[in-house]
Amino acid sequence: MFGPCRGVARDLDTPLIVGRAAEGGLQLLDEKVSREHCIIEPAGPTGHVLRDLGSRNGTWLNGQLLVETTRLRPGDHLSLGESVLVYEPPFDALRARDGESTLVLTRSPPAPSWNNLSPSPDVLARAGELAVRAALAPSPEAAAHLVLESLHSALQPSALTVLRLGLQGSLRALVARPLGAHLTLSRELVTAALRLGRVLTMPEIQALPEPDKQMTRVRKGQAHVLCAPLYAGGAPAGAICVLRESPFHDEEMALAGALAGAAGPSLCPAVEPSSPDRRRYTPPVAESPSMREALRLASAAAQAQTAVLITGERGTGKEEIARATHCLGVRAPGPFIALHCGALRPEHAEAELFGHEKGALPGEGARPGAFEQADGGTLFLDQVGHLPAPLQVKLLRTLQDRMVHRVGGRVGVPVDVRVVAATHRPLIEAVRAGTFREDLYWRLNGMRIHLPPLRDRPEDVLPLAERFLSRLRPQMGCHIQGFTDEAQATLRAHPWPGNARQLANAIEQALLLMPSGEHIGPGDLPAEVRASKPSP
Ligand SMILES: Nc1ncnc2c1ncn2[C@@H]1O[C@H](COP(=O)(O)OP(=O)(O)OP(=O)(O)O)[C@@H](O)[C@H]1O
Repeated sequence: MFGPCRGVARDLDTPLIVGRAAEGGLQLLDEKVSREHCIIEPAGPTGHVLRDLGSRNGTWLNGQLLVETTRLRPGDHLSLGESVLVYEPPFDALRARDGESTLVLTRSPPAPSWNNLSPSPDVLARAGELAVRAALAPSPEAAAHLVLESLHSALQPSALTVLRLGLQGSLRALVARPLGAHLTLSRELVTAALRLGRVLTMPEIQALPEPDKQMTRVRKGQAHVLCAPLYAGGAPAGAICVLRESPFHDEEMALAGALAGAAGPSLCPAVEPSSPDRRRYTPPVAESPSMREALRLASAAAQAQTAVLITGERGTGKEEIARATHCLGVRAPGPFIALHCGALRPEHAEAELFGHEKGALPGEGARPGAFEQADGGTLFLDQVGHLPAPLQVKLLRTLQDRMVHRVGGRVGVPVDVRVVAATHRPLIEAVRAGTFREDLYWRLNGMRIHLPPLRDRPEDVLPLAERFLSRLRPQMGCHIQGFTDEAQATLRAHPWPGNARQLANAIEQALLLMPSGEHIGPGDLPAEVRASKPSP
């Protein structure tokens, strides 16, 4: 749930009444909610229906007033008064709002956990033997062929492919059978398997809407998909994906998991343990408890696919935290694209975000937008509250469909992007004022990270000043060692209304104007900073 009861989750094994007086159900103490507002009832083995109970203000499903009993679909959101309830699947490990992977898995019963699948001695022997043969193979492709042969004879699939995670976060087929087999798999399935470290299967997947024969069959539940994660050097490296008409049994899943586990390092030896981004990455300064908590949330968010909303005054380090959610997670090998929505020229904003086809803009060829550039990685939408209304609609649609529609384009381009948005103004006020769409707000607000102003986290001031000094030293070719005690006291005494950005500027100015010496003294700092007298 979001809103006043944020984080509350309820199982839906029995009918659940939602209302202001629904003591045995889900009670929402909100004047806009009727005493018994609506009911969610089980329907069939895994589904549920939603019914309004004659509420005064109505039940809103995905922004539409509910007029009749309606079957819920994963990801549906119900708005009642101040609260938004998101209908999610009974799939524990993904319950933490792991993006749309939850959508994928809802309609199937929970997949058996790899941990519950004890491979038989025979399976273990086969895996051990394969591990040795794969390790001796002359190339990853040759090793992949050995795995493919083994699994092909054991599972009799209609298609099988070994996917390798590329540096850009993309998945590429290392080998496939039949040759050129094109399994348009949900990226979320692979991500979920890699994150959970277990084999996942599903009878039905939310495939990309491509006119692909294999996928059409899968979508209708006439085929089944198995995905076994591959790791190399302790890092996610790819997946083995198998398509078959009949469901997979536990033993087969155990076999696929054991073979993938045994052969992973030989299949993907070239996967770098750290991406270029990660190698260059320096975590933000976080000495204060509040900044440490923000970083903790960022690294938790980095492991999930859920959208992240970062709030805080200007210059508090929102982009630093956005970068952390990218660099500390599975998307680190992919691109990090930052777009400042406040700086978009209105006439180009749509093309900047979604790209454009040739001829759509006068005199310009085709160009991918920020979404496509961020494929496989993270798109950081800074000052998201400035996004013009028509683009809010298009952004919402893109996030829902995972397809980008370029300006002037006829077909959608599939994208796999995690959006991290930031705002320095409370976005909910923009929602109340009607300038920001509520549905988009909830969509972006998957995980919230708030950064307090620098004046409320004095522990960060000196470490930040040191960080800026060491960043600027090589650029400015100077040899300043640090700050005098008096300068440190002055820095600590200043309230920094412009937050870390103002501090960075102050250090830069000091370096520019310093005549000589090894330490920055109080006299080298800008006048407004000097004016804050340290307490004796
Ligand atoms: N915790 C931190 N560690 C290291 N550098 C930081 C930290 N916080 C902020 N900075 C630096 O301060 C400057 C401003 O930070 P940043 O751009 O992330 O702020 P912001 O909140 O995104 O600002 P805006 O709201 O104006 O977009 C940048 O140079 C950034 O690298």
